[in-house]
Amino acid sequence: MDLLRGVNLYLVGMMGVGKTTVGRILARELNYRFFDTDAVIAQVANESIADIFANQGEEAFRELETQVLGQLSAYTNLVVATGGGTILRLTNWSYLHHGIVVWLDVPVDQLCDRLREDTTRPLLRDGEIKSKLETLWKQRERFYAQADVRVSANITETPEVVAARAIEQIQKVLKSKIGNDIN
Ligand SMILES: Nc1ncnc2c1ncn2[C@@H]1O[C@H](COP(=O)(O)OP(=O)(O)O)[C@@H](O)[C@H]1O
Ligand SMILES: O=C(O)C1=C[C@@H](OP(=O)(O)O)[C@@H](O)[C@H](O)C1
Ligand SMILES: [Mg+2]
Repeated sequence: MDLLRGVNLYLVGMMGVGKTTVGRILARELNYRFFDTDAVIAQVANESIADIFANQGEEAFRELETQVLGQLSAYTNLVVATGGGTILRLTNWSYLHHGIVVWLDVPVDQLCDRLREDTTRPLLRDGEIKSKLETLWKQRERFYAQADVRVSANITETPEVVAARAIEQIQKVLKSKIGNDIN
């Protein structure tokens, strides 16, 4: 599919919405390469995300996240799954806006069920997952809303269904943007 003509796609959204899972499918559909910023960070740091948080702290992780995003955005034909907190830094938006930013939006209460047993996300460790996610959501919602395309999804939907909806929504937004530019 030649929908984006090489322009990168960046997936943003809360932890657990499916950025990594859906991103992989989208890359296949678009004939793009797939990168997950967390996976690249873990590779360059030679440490898991949880260990980076534990040993170097969140600020150091955010610094690596910005560096990796910056490096990836020098390429074209990529689907990039970002981490849930990427949208917090203004500098990161200067990279995200090189491409189309797609927000995967799943209700927070549904994410709790998905992430309850997860041990890989340091921000959800120790304590009540629901209140942690709700606090993050309150801080972040307005940043996710800056995306070019919003894709609402439900926990009962398969990643394939969500990916198909993402493509539909992207097509719609691109069409209306072209229309507006001509008029
Ligand atoms: N549509 C879906 N249906 C069922 N499980 C999903 C779906 N999307 C993601 N998952 C599962 O939920 C968890 C979080 O997904 P992930 O892609 O890692 O989210 P993110 O990258 O946004 O944090 C993973 O275990 C993944 O397999
Ligand atoms: O929301 C966040 O701040 C984070 C989300 C994680 O990525 P996912 O959104 O892919 O889980 C990972 O980057 C890190 O644990 C921090
Ligand atoms: Mg992920």
